[in-house]
Amino acid sequence: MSEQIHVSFDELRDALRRVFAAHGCSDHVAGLIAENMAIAERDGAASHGIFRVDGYISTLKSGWVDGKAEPVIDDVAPGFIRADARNGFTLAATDAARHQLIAKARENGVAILAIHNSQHFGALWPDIEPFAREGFVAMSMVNSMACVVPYGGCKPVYGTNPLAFAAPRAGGDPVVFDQASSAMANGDVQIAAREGEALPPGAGVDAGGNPTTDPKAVLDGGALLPFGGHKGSSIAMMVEIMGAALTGGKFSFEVDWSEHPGAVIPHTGQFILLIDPGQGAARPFAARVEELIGRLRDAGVERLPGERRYAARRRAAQHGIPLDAEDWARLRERAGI
Ligand SMILES: NC(=O)C1=CN([C@@H]2O[C@H](COP(=O)(O)OP(=O)(O)OC[C@H]3O[C@@H](n4cnc5c(N)ncnc54)[C@H](OP(=O)(O)O)[C@@H]3O)[C@@H](O)[C@H]2O)C=CC1
Ligand SMILES: O=C(O)C1=NCCCC1
Repeated sequence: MSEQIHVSFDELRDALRRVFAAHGCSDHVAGLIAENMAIAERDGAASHGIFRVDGYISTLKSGWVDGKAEPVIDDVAPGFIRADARNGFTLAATDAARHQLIAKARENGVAILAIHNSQHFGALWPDIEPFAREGFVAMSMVNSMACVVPYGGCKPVYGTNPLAFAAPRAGGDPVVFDQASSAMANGDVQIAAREGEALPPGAGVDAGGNPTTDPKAVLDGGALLPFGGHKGSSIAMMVEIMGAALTGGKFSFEVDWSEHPGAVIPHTGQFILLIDPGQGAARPFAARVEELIGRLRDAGVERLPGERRYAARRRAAQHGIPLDAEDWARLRERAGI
């Protein structure tokens, strides 16, 4: 590790945008990926921050994903929008459908965006936190590539399949959680391998199916396990069903990069649900959420999910985003700055 430096959010986002635009993305798509990645880095989610740049570049170079694809949005039912990302990034589809999704949720009380033929390589909370800021309860699910052994099974079927949830509250930033359904995100396993750190016991198995704490053994023919045994496994199954079966996307076990060496971004689907609590909740929703939070505080809870990220965001606004100086220099070079 070299020295640490601090950069502003705008500087980081701009450098990332240039990198993706230089590697086959349209300016619009480059901006969307840059925004998601800069948010992850700023909010302290290293597994989906600038560490992912190489994976985006090698995937774009491999021809697996179309960085210039323009999604097709179909209004298929009063509460249902279907998006074909046309082998591009889900971020472009979410962006294109955003206003329609909000309008439908306001009109009907609920609305779903089902994206297929799409790729998501980032964190999910940046996709849904903005909806909670507009008063909606929002959920999202994305499946990925088979690297998680289902509970009771002996070979990988599920992806690390994250589930994100966001709800407005009366007295502060929205409540947000965003978590893989595996014991760890694959990105964190890669970071542990790079840093020479062991995984916590129970996170993964080696190629022979034996428990291991060696991240390289998990990545090299081994697999991750669901968090919490059969309970995490059921959530991973739900994410497969919502992310792939409902959207028309591929299941994680159907992702096949063999004809595109260098590709590492899963081509699957994404599900987004919006609920307008103003339409149905019997009592003022955000105030009820606040009551719950008050009770949690009384019970001794100091850290709610999402609060670490908000704290990192505040620190970054004051001091800049902490980055390894060599990583920043490499990024600037790639960006041609
Ligand atoms: N695109 C894809 O296919 C995939 C993306 N991912 C992304 O990876 C990211 C990281 O996932 P993961 O490693 O599972 O997330 P973490 O385990 O780091 O965190 C999961 C959630 O738990 C909260 N949390 C963690 N520790 C505590 C605590 N002690 N008390 C209260 N709340 C806590 C976090 O809040 P806080 O953030 O504030 O710490 C967060 O909301 C996610 O953003 C996810 O979307 C993961 C898998 C696949
Ligand atoms: O960290 C993970 O797990 C993943 N992130 C992006 C998509 C593939 C899985």
